[in-house]
Amino acid sequence: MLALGKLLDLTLVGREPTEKIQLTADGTRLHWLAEGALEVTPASGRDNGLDLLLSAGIHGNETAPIELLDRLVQRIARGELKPAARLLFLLGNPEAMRRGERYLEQDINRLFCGRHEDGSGSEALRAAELERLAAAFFARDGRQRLHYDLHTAIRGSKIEQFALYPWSEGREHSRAELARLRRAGIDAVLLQSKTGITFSSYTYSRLGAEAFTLELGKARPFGQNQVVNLGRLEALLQVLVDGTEAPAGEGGLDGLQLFAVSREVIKHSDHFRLHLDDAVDNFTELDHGYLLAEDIGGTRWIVEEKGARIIFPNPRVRNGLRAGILVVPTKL
Ligand SMILES: O=C(O)CCC(=O)N[C@@H](CCC(=O)O)C(=O)O
Ligand SMILES: [Zn+2]
Repeated sequence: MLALGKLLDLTLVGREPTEKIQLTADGTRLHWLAEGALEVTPASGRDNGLDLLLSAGIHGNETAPIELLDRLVQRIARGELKPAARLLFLLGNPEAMRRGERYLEQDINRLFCGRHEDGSGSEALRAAELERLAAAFFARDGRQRLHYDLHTAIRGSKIEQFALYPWSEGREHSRAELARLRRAGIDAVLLQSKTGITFSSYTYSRLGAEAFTLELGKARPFGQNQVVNLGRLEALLQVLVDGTEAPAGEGGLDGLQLFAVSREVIKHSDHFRLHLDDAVDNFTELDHGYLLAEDIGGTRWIVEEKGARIIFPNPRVRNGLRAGILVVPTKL
C-alpha cells in the first residue's frame, strides 16, 4: 500500500510523510496537503465531475467515522477502490484525536463561518485551515459539490443514524440528496432553518456544496465500534467514490423521518440547569409543560410544542453555546 494510505496513522503520531504526492498503479494521485488532509485526484479519463469532501474527527473522540474514512483511504491507496470523484479527506482535530477528547479548549464545530476570527488558540487556527482547505477544494466551477461531515453523539439515540441539513437563504433542501441519505441507512434528518457555525454549515452556505452533518451512533474509543453498523453508509461512499452509484429512482424518502428545529436551548450562564438525566437518549419525546431547563434571571425552558423531542442535551457547553435542540416532526 502507498504510504499516504496511512493518513490516520500519520495523523495519530503527528508525523509529516516524506513523500507528499504518490500515484497508485492505475494513476490515482494522492496528495498530503496538511496534517490530516489528503486530496485524491482520479486517474486521467476517469473524473466524473463530482467533488466529494469527507470529514471526520472534528470531535477527536468520535472514532467510528474516523475508522470508516481510514478504510476508504487504505482501499484507494491499495488500488482496490478506483476513484472517479475528486476527493478531500479531512481529519478535523488531530490533537484532540490523539488525546481521545472531543476538543482541547474550544469546540471546532462552533468556530466556522468566520467565528474562528474572534477566537485564539490551536482550534481557531485549525478551523481557519479547514475552511481554507475546503474552499480551495471546492473552487472549481461547473462541478457537483458534496460534503459529509461524519460524527457520533455523546448520548445514545432513539434514532441511531441521522443527519442535520444546514440552511441558507434562497436555497431549498434537496429531495434527491435526502433520498441518497435514505439509501445510506439514515433514518431521520433535521432540516435547519437558520445559518449555523458548524463545518457543514460553512461548506453549504459559503461554498455552495450540498452538505450534511451525519450522526452515526454513540461515541466510543478506537477499536470499540463493532456495535455501530455503518455498512449502508460505507456502501454509498464507495459508489460515490468510484462513480458506480445507480441512477436515483423516484420518491425514495419512504421511512425517512423529517424534523424541524423548534427552539435551540442556549446556555447563558453558569446558573444554567438542565433537568434531564445523562441517560436520556437523543430524540426522547418530552411532555407538554415539562420544565426542561432554567438559567439566570428566571429564564425557564418549558416544553410547549406538540411532539417535541430533544437532541444533543448538554449542560456542560460553554456559556453562549447550544445546550440542546428541541425538534418537532415536519414535512418537505
Ligand atoms: O452528542 C452531542 O451532544 C453532540 C454530537 C455532535 O457533535 N453533533 C454535532 C452536530 C453539528 C450540527 O449541528 O450540524 C455538533 O454538536 O457539533
Ligand atoms: Zn461530533
